[in-house]
Amino acid sequence: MSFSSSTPVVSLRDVAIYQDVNTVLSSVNFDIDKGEFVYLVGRTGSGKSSLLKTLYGDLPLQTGVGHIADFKLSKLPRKQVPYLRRKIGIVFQDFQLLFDRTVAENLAFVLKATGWKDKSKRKQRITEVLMRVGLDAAANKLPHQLSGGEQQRIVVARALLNEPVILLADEPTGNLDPIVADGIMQLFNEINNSGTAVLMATHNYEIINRYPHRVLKCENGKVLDSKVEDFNLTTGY
Ligand SMILES: Nc1ncnc2c1ncn2[C@@H]1O[C@H](COP(=O)(O)OP(=O)(O)OP(=O)(O)O)[C@@H](O)[C@H]1O
Repeated sequence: MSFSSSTPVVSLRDVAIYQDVNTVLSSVNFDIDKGEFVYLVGRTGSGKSSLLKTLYGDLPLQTGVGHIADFKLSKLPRKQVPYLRRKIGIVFQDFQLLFDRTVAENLAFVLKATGWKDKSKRKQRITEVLMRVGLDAAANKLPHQLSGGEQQRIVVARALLNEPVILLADEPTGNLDPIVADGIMQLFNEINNSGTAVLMATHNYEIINRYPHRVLKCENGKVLDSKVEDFNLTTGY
């Protein structure tokens, strides 16, 4: 099946991104197609998180034109943000699991907040996403009874609850040992192979070399795109 003729999942045209009065990135232009896997790299402070935050409606888009999952990012009303977030899965340090609730309760919390009223449907969906990440036995555990890698899998399961068209992930392998990180990458690749686009910020070049995909690089206030130009991945590190 070819996705080339369909609307991209993400589209940014002449976008600038600010933090306070500072311009973090300018002249940002790229699309992400349905089912694409894209890495986002760049030095600390180069703007990766700011770019991802713009895409999930946490930083308002003030300059340029942006779309994600059929939502227009400029002048996006605050009350639209929860609807936008149902269409995208977020794997971010800022979105931790609730540590006083079981895994199933964590997932049910999100489903209830996103309009799933039927308890048996919620239960079924929770079982499905836990199977998907290989942790169906963990439903009744508390997060602290799981390893760091297992907790990250639950975060990924939570991001999948509403069948997002794209997963946005900020350093999802950050605090994990190499073998566990590799397992998380395999999970991301499986999710991607079933049609979900992925935009993943990472500092881990071993992972990029092992699982090569298109790369966007934040550098000197711009976003370079491996699809458009050759650049040395490791320059500046
Ligand atoms: N909440 C904020 N308020 C003001 N400035 C911020 C805020 N968050 C980030 N910045 C600044 O914006 C710039 C880009 O930061 P950002 O977090 O997007 O970079 P990053 O590439 O994600 O870095 P890292 O790899 O460390 O996560 C930096 O100069 C940072 O200091």
